[in-house]
Amino acid sequence: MPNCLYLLSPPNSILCRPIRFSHPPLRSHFSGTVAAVSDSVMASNSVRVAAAQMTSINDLDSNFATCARLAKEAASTGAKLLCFPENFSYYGDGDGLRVAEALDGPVMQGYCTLARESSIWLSLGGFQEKGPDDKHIYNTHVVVDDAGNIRSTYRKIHMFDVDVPGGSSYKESSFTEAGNRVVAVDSPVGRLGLTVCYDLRFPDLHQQLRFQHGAQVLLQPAAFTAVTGHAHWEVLLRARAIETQCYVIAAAQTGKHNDKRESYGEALIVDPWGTIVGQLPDRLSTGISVADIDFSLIESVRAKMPISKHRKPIDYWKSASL
Ligand SMILES: O=C(O)CNC(=O)[C@H](CS)NC(=O)CCC(=O)C(=O)O
Repeated sequence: MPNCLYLLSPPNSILCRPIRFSHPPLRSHFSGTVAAVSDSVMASNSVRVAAAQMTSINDLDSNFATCARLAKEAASTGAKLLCFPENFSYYGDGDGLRVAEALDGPVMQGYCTLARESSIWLSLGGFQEKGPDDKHIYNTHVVVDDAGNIRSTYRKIHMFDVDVPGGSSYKESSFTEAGNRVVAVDSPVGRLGLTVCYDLRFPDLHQQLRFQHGAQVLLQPAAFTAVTGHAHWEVLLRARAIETQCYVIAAAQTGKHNDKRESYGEALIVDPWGTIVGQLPDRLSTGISVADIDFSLIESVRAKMPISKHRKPIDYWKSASL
C-alpha cells in the first residue's frame, strides 16, 4: 500500500550553507548553468528536476510511450525527478471512470516499472484511481521513487465545478470523490508538497504545505483550460512560489486532446523568489522543462524575508466575524 506522510512539523533536513549571493536578481537556474559552476557548494546544494509538457489522449499505450520517451530524456539530463501533468495516462472526455484502476493495477505498475528502468523519481499527478464506488474516481497524485516504489499518494481536494467564462462547463465532482488530506513527502529533490490542478487556486492549502508540512518544493500537475490558463496560469504559479518561498514545479497538459478539450500548456518551474527558471521555448510542444533546485536559495530567501516568523497564525475566518 502507498504510504502517506502527514508530518506536523517541518523537518530539519536541508543542507544549509552560508549564503554566498544576494538577490534580486537571482542567478539563472536553467539547465546548463550548474555544470559551469565550479563552486562545490553549488554542486552539493543543487539537484536537477524536470517538468513534462504533453498532449495526452484517450489511448493508454500512446500516452505511456510519450511518458517513457520523456523519462529517458529527463534521466539523460541528470534530473532526479520528472513530473507529469494531470491525466498523463489518459485524457478522454470526462470518461475517466472507464479506465479507473487501483494503484496496484497494471497501468500504475507500468509507470512504477518505468521509474525503476529510467532510475528517476516520477510525480504522476492526476491519475484516475478507482474510487469509493462505481460512479466516482479519485483524482490522485502519486509519487514513485527511482526503484519503482510508491512513496506517497494525494487525492485532489478541490473539485473543478466551474462554468469557464466563454468556455465549457465542468463538474468534476459528478465523477470524482474529493480527497481530504494534505500530503508532503521527502525526496532527493527536497520535501515535496503535493497538489493537483485546480488546487492551485487555493492558497490555504499551499500555506499548510509550507508551514505545517515543511514543503520546499510544490508539485502542481495540471490540465488547465486554454481560457483560464491564458488569464491566470503563470501569475498563480508565481504567487504560490513567492508566498510559500518554495520552488514550484508545474507539469502541464497542452493543446487539443479531442474535439471538445483543449489545455493551455506551458510547463513551468519557478524558484522561491518567483523567477521562472524552467520553461520550454514553445508552450504547445511536447517535451521537458529542466531546472536545478538550489537548496541554498530556499534558505537564503527564507532567511532574508522570514515570513515564517512574521506570519500571525490567528484564525482570520473567526476574527473577521468579531
Ligand atoms: O475531466 C477530465 O478528464 C480532466 N480533468 C481536468 O481537466 C481537471 C478537472 S475537470 N481540470 C482542472 O482542474 C482545470 C483547472 C483549471 O483549468 C483552472 O483552475 O482554471
